[in-house]
Amino acid sequence: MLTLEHVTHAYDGCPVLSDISLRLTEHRIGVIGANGSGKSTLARTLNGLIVPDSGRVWVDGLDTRRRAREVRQRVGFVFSDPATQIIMPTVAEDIEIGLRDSGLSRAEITRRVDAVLERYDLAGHRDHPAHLLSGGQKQLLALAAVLVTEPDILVCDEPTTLLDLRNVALIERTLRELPQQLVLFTHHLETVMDFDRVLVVDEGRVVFDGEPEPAVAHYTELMGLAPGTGAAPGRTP
Ligand SMILES: Nc1ncnc2c1ncn2[C@@H]1O[C@H](COP(=O)(O)OP(=O)(O)OP(=O)(O)O)[C@@H](O)[C@H]1O
Repeated sequence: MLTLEHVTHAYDGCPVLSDISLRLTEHRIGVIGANGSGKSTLARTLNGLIVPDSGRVWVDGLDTRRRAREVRQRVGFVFSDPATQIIMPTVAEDIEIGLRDSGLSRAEITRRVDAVLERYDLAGHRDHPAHLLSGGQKQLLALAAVLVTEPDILVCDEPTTLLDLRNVALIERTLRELPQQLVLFTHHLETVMDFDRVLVVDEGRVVFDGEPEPAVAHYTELMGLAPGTGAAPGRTP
């Protein structure tokens, strides 16, 4: 469970998150909001990548300010820019690195790596240099490298921005089937329509928190768009 208490954060004196308090218990939670509204900053507080200037974030009772290592083992984080996340020379090595300190046997590590390579259509790229993958393949690799560690909670910050339609469907289906708690930050409003809870962020505050349909309507109105015209901002018709 994720709990935020009066989370406030600023960059160079510019407020980005203002007094956010939340108790996130639902299985699938979506977070939507305008560019620059503070979503990525909020996402990063959830696994301790950003420690807020004031307030606290708790992950299953662990304070991200004090227990960063344990928090990161529990909360998997997928960045919108996969280049941020890919650190090893080859595709298989990049997936394997997350299991390095897992205590698993070599055989089990190989089994898990092979399984995710297969699942994410990357088996044919096993020994390829990771930096030479296409943008979309990198995004798949970034998700695979996190899921192979089997985190308790997954936080995804726009994980489908570079993907073609088939791979958007693959990622969305994968996220939908995950047994663990998912917090998805996205501009794809249709993706969150069957989520359990949707938060709308605006100017560093949670301005709506509830069912997907009214949340999307609230956001659409906030953007100054008529209902029904904001279903997929950012996508080419
Ligand atoms: N490291 C940083 N240093 C200074 N300012 C930052 C930093 N990161 C983000 N900001 C600023 O904080 C504000 C919120 O950024 P953030 O990335 O959290 O928004 P966002 O809602 O995720 O935006 P988008 O939808 O465009 O990805 C923006 O004005 C941004 O310029």
